Amino acid sequence: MSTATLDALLNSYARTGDPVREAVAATVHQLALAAVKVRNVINQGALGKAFAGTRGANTDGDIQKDLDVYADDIFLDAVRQAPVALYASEELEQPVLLNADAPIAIAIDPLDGSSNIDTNVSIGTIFSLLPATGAPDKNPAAAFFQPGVNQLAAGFFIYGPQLALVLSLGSGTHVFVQSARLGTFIQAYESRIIPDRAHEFAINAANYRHWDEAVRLYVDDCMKGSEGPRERDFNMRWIASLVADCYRILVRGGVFLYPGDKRRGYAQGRLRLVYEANPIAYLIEQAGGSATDTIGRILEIEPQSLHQRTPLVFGSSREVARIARYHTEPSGIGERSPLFGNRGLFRA
Ligand SMILES: O=P(O)(O)OC[C@H]1O[C@](O)(COP(=O)(O)O)[C@@H](O)[C@@H]1O
Ligand SMILES: [Mg+2]
Ligand SMILES: [Mg+2]
Repeated sequence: MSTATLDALLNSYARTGDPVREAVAATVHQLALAAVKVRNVINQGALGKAFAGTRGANTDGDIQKDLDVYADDIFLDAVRQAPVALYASEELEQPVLLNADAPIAIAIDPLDGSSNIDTNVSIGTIFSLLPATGAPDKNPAAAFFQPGVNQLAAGFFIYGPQLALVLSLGSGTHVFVQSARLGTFIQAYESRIIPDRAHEFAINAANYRHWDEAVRLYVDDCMKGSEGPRERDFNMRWIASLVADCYRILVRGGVFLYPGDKRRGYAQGRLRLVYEANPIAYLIEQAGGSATDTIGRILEIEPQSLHQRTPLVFGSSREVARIARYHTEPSGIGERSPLFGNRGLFRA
């Protein structure tokens, strides 16, 4: 029996002879080689001083760790070997022009979940492949101002107990695990389908006092469990690695929220549209789930700048739609019985 591998999927995808598909397949192949290099460095015990060390701040003011910068260098080197016109990264203010005639632009979060590096919790790399529209040599950033529906492919690597790749080439969301024995990525699951009902929610509850009323009401109602308007119990998770929270939702359902809040600089939440929310939304939709900025579809947002943030809600479709109604119907009308009022469990 033949084993389903990443290379087999890429070959079958590129078989049409379409040069853009060939470019996508070649790029994903190079990214997979780069991810193995990053994983090997992590495994060499670089988690302590050297790689959790800090450098300065990136474009968004986040502290850059050595591993953020190292991963960025590795992935930039990798895509130099692929037909890629432009490379935009969380770690670089402006995109890098590579081969102006190539058909692909890549946006990447080279190291997602940086705050977890020194705690040995799963971290990852998120990428989005777009058509290299416009004139890459004259206005490099313009190619990244396309809505996420235009993505040709998207995915993430997760450096966890296993090195896994979650990938969509526009037809389903596939999960591969790297096999050291076989030296390649092997299919771990058939294309994922997220259950449309959620039993688990993920949010950083420490920000409760900063949220707006709709988010508080939603979380309050989940917390009340079987004694509240939802009439069933919920579990809660927050890994603080978008890739790890997304992987869990792809495997067993649930919902993730990083809403905007009242902290300075957090009106649009924390996550970046072009290289975090868009690729995650693409993977989630391809797995039958939904992704919004609490109300509107993430993939339809026209980016205005490379590093812009967006509130992000994704996961099981019914739950994502319910969260939108908490925002559009005052006090979550229609979702809540008057019996339960507005007094939240988190409130004194
Ligand atoms: O620490 P917080 O505010 O809970 O934020 C956690 C979120 O921030 C992120 O770490 C942001 O990504 P980076 O590590 O790439 O900056 C996400 O992976 C995660 O979901
Ligand atoms: Mg990130
Ligand atoms: Mg990052």
